[in-house]
Amino acid sequence: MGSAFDPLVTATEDLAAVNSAPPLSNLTQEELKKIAAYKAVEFVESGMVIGLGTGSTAKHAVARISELLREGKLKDIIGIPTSTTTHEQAVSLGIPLSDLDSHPVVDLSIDGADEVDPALNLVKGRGGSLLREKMIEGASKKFVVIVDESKLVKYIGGSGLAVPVEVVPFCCDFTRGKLEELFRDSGCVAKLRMKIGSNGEEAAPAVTDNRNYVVDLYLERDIGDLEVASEAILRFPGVVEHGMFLGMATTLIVAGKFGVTVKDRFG
Ligand SMILES: O=C(CO)[C@H](O)[C@H](O)COP(=O)(O)O
Repeated sequence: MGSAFDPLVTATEDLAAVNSAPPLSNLTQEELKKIAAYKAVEFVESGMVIGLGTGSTAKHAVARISELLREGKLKDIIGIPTSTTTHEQAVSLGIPLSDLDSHPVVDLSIDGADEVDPALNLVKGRGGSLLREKMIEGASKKFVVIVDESKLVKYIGGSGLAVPVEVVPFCCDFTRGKLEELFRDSGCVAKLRMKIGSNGEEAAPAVTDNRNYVVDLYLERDIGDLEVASEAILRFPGVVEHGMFLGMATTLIVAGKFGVTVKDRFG
């Protein structure tokens, strides 16, 4: 951790002091992600079963948990990784792991998000791990979402980036077309996510940890009632799950140039 970074983490150590933390205007986006992640790990207590998120923000939380385990400040933690990537990171850091079959109730999950709306609804899955994330975070008593301020949007889809949908490979273009048609009024363009080859060109469909594909929905306008949209997406037989996480986050931690804020859904 760089020297300009340490005092800010210290400054956010007391939850009560969070909203009066100093401005973070000189920090990079990566440093802001780390601050949000470290803040979230303050919610972790010894003996907990922890959902370990996926992505460039969540990886800081996983690293911090392992650091506290090594220092003896946390004990008896069991991690439930939300992707093979996080599984590999956690194994390399020596965090004891399990799964939902053995631990169906998760005390707390910590994960990043691609978009967060004012009601704490999320878009997740631009990293492709949305299904396992939704299973594990949906089984969690608490779900703490960690983002830098660039992820805050007025409405779901509002970043102009994709709302991902995991689909079965079988006739995926049929499902892609159905999804595009469903949100035609919102100016939807639905694209099958492709892997980029070493020559920089699209090589083959990107494959999730569950051996499925991802259709990315690019929306020009608000899709309206999110619960209605969710039900409509899930009604297509070729759809496995979508990346809208509605009503799931219990706490949001945002690191931005004006400091760190902690927002509780029920607070
Ligand atoms: O949903 C996810 C992966 O499926 C990630 O949490 C999301 O994409 C945010 O990632 P990052 O912290 O790298 O911006």
